Amino acid sequence: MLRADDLVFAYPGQGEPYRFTLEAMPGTVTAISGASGSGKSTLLDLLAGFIRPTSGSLSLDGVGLLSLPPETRPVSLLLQADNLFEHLSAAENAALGLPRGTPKADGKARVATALAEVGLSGFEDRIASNLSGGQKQRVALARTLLRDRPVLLLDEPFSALDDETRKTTRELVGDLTRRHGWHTVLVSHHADDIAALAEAHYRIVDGRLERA
Ligand SMILES: Nc1ncnc2c1ncn2[C@@H]1O[C@H](COP(=O)(O)OP(=O)(O)OP(=O)(O)O)[C@@H](O)[C@H]1O
Repeated sequence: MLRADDLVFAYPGQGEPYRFTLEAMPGTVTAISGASGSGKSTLLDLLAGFIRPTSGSLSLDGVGLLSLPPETRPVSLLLQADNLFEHLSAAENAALGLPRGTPKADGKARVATALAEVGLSGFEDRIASNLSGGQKQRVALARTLLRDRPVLLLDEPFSALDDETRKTTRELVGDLTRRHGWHTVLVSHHADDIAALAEAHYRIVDGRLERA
């Protein structure tokens, strides 16, 4: 279980700090909603380690995470857009998720398997700038698969997609989460995404997470 216990954080000059308490179970999607400016991205930044709380604890299966810098946290982050290097191919972007020192042939096979798992077999050599928005998100998910970290943070990942692509992409996120036992934390404004995907739902109200 991913567990945040009273993570306290305030930006300079902010009055009342944020105080975040949350549990996210493996193999499930936990949704976070809240008004614009309520602190959703701030919560993800705390979980990812881009900002540090002044007190509280954060653990995965009982192991503390707060001392870990973002690059060694067991966390992947997927944003609304701009997740890929536009001048690199789908395979090269996905391969960024491979551990350093992976032998070339092994890496190529693993990238092909990951792209197949997200429905992009045959797209290996396509330059990212020539992929659709949905295909880009799939490549980013393939990279996440290869990185193989148990916590996936999603910040409005479907917002730039048309209705049909949005539906298939969110189904893919649900499938991957279940299949790989990820603790997926989804920030979304969209009630239909939350209803379709999330087993648990918190809303940020007055700087606190409330069960919705
Ligand atoms: N680096 C910063 N320094 C000071 N204040 C900040 C900083 N980043 C965000 N804020 C403020 O903190 C509050 C929460 O911001 P945050 O981006 O977490 O909200 P959000 O819920 O993700 O908003 P949105 O839905 O509009 O993306 C906002 O009032 C914002 O202006």
